[in-house]
Amino acid sequence: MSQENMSNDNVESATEDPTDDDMILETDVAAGLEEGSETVRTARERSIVEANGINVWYNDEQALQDITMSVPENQVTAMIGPSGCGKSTFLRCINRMNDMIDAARVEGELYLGEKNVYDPDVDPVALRRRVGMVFQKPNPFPKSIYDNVAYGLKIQDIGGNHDEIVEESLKRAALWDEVKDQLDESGLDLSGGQQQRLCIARAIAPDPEVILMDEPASALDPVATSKIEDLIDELAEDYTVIIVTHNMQQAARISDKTAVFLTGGELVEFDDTKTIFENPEHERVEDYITGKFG
Ligand SMILES: Nc1ncnc2c1ncn2[C@@H]1O[C@H](COP(=O)(O)OP(=O)(O)OP(=O)(O)O)[C@@H](O)[C@H]1O
Repeated sequence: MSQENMSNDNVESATEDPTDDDMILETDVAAGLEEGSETVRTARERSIVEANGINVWYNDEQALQDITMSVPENQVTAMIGPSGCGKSTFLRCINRMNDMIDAARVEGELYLGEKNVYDPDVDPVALRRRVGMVFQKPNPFPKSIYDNVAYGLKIQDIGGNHDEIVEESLKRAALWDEVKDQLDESGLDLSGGQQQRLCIARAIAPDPEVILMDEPASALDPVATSKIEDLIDELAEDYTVIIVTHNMQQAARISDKTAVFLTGGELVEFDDTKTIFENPEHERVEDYITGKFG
């Protein structure tokens, strides 16, 4: 797990880096609590992303309202909700991609481990090494497969044996066997599903702690989608995955936790995925899940 400090001053400083334990807040979260279940358990989950009163505006239009939530480490958290409710906006708050949108203004605190990523001393580039991102449309660079995966290592000046890191990243992205004999060929010549797995390999090569995925399978056919879903499940053993999806069945299949955003940029409910889909607390969430609107 990457441990570098995000501040401009200390990006290169290994000695002052906090330990993994320092980086992660520990919070009590009741998980898997089922009434009448023989195995009611209260797990101590470690949260890795903590949003505290996040509000976002695009010019005068408010896109997110007072979002407070704790995303647990090494789990898959899905964000669902109707179009325009702010899911992608929230995802972009976590790695400060909204900084690149002139109209966007973010208020509130968002902690990655112990550090508020909106503190003035945080370098967004260093932050994005800790928080990788995969987009809806596969977007490999017009470069070789090898160079696509090694890209982040080069621009972020990450040391180590790049050949080994590229191989390991492609293996983790379940693509190595398909491309190991064509690493010098263009990433653009791969199929759509392979391109998306290449983008996942590119995202994990710098060894981030969190991987953000914005509808990563929506442009893919069912077979390619299924491969991505299997991959997300495996990635959650080593990484925290936060995924925006329009596909409720997909959220139900692959996520441990689900956050339901509704129109107006409100986070209405956030709970274990099973609870959200089988016994949601809010009527509006039930209406959305059952297809009464949205
Ligand atoms: N770059 C932008 N400039 C201005 N307004 C924006 C911008 N991006 C998003 N918005 C607005 O912010 C609101 C939330 O958009 P966002 O894309 O975060 O929602 P979403 O839930 O991810 O939607 P979808 O499911 O359709 O992708 C919408 O009203 C949208 O029009």
